[in-house]
Amino acid sequence: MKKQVDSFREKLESVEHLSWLGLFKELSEGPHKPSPFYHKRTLRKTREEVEHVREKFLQMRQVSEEVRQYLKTPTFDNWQWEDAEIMVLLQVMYTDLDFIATFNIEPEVLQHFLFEVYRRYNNIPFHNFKHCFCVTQMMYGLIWMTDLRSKIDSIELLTMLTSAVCHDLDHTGYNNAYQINARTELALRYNDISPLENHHSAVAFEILEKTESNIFRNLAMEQYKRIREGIIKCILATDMTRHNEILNKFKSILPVFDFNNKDHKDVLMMILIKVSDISNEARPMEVAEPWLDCLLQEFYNQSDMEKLEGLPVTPFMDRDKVTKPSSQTGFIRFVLLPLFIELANLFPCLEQHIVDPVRKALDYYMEMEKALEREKLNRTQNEKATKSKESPAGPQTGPDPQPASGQASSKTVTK
Ligand SMILES: Nc1nc2c(ncn2[C@@H]2O[C@@H]3COP(=O)(O)O[C@H]3[C@H]2O)c(=O)[nH]1
Ligand SMILES: [Zn+2]
Repeated sequence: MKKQVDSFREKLESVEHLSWLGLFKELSEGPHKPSPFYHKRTLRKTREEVEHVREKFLQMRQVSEEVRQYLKTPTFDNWQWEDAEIMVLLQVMYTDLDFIATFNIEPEVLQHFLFEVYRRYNNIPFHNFKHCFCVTQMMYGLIWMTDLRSKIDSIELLTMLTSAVCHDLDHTGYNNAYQINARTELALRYNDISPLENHHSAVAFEILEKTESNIFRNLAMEQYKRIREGIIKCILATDMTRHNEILNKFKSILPVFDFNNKDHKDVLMMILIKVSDISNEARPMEVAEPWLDCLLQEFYNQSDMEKLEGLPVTPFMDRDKVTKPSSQTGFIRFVLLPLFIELANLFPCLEQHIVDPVRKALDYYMEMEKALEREKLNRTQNEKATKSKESPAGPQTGPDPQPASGQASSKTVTK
């Protein structure tokens, strides 16, 4: 158990922002300053940065058959690949789903499109180009695992993959609540209605408006209309304030789900992008845990900014209230599992691929939570013991209060 606590401690300590927890490190004085990383000028990628990546991307060769197969699985490890390689992997997805041939997409246009997409994801901890890739890769995996190609048409598949690619374009690292409370340009433009998701979708179509990066340029007018409607619908569905609305709709059609019914397929597409968007915990722990560190870093930056600007502080982002395990146990229990289980009701094979790993992640974070509680309790008792030794009246003679966990208190007092 000691080993387990040490390993959790090591992980916690490795997250700079978690030193606030006060369990293992000294608290710094005064309010936390928001990271300079968040300065608006450093948010966007620099010209040098994108040019360097573009050159690398264009020089890259195709990937091996082994990687092509691995790319279809939810165990894929994004951390092994740099941005230029990720663009190649995205290209492989379009090729292996036969989109290039079916929709007559010129390779240079696809490259241009992917490069513009890469360029318009910002340098922020979580909602960045690697997140775009993970969401798209999970969507790609889901398409193969559920054999969706035999159930829905290619326009719908192209809509789903491209929605995933574009779903967080130009995210600035501050969520809708912040946008609305801070009355940002986006909130004003979109009248507080899903400002971010509306923006992501608008940026996607800005990229697609340019002929050289319009992967849909050889589509018939009717096909383009369908795809545009579908992408807007999918991207807007990623606003988590609509979570229950969409999940309840899906639950209500599940008993009579029909792959020939457009309304049913529309809801399924929204569910699939939602599942992909929040699927990190369905991945192997070595892949998922660094993502949680990134997410918390972005959360803490937002709550720091909210405190600094006197705005309402988003509770689940507050570094004074949230820890890694507390953030995950609730999210997995109340958001992830109920959503993933419903999708697995339609596609039972997903139980093994995405539901089981999420259950394991829940066990892992529950253990971490317990270990932290025990550690905190021991620490409090140690502090009390030290204080009583140091007090002029000498050590107190009364019994120590029993620890909640039932552990022997003498163990910590005598240490
Ligand atoms: N606590 C927690 N929240 C998550 C996780 N993955 C996604 N989310 C939240 O789910 C949201 C999905 O939409 P956003 O990308 O706006 O922001 C995301 C996060 O707020 C996770 O692993 N843990
Ligand atoms: Zn996302």
